[in-house]
Amino acid sequence: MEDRVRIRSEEVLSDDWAVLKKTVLDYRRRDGRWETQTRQTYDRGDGAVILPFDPQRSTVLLVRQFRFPAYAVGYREPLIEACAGLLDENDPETAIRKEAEEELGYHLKDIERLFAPFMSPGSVTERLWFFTARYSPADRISDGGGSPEEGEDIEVLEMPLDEALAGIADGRIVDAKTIILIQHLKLSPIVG
Ligand SMILES: Nc1nc2c(ncn2[C@@H]2O[C@H](COP(=O)(O)OP(=O)(O)O[C@H]3O[C@H](CO)[C@@H](O)[C@H](O)[C@@H]3O)[C@@H](O)[C@H]2O)c(=O)[nH]1
Ligand SMILES: [Mg+2]
Repeated sequence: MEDRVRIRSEEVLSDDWAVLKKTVLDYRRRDGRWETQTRQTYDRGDGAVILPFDPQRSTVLLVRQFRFPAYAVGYREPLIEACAGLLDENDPETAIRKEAEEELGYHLKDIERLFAPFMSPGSVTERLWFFTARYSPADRISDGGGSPEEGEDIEVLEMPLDEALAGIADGRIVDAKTIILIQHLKLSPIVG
């Protein structure tokens, strides 16, 4: 693609929690014609997400938390999500182990890396690293809940995988990363 893209200018519109840039570029279309495009990119780094599964009891661990961007567009419930976090300079596996300890209160041993999709590639630069893990009640090390100093107020939920699947169908689970992981576990079960 590099011979089809020429950056003309780049402007930082906001450099705060994330970096929002406006880029003007020339793009050579498949028919050979060059055109000029303006595109904004929202960059707050990459993230990682995990859905732990207990094959003995067929349960998953999820979190429930207030998400202001969802509230801002009218969604009035806290979101049920898989445990996730930004990488913050760590490699994805280190980051997700840390996040599972902080948010879920579980020390996870058998972690499996799955895939790393772009979640909203038209505007957000983030790739999200997906993991599953096998867990058991013995892996619990604390109540979890996240870091109150960072404004986190996270409830830990344990539910049967089939109840999570039903939650997708009836609209209780509306977070994309969570839906992908629940469906993945159903398609590729972790066996005891
Ligand atoms: N000051 C400030 N804090 C923020 C802002 N936005 C989020 N935070 C706080 O920053 C912390 C980030 O927590 P993480 O656990 O690292 O990330 P996350 O918000 O769970 O993000 C995960 O889920 C996202 C949504 O699905 C993913 O997009 C992301 O990659 C990651 O996996 C949270 O305490 C959150 O409240 C902001 O604009 N300003
Ligand atoms: Mg998080």
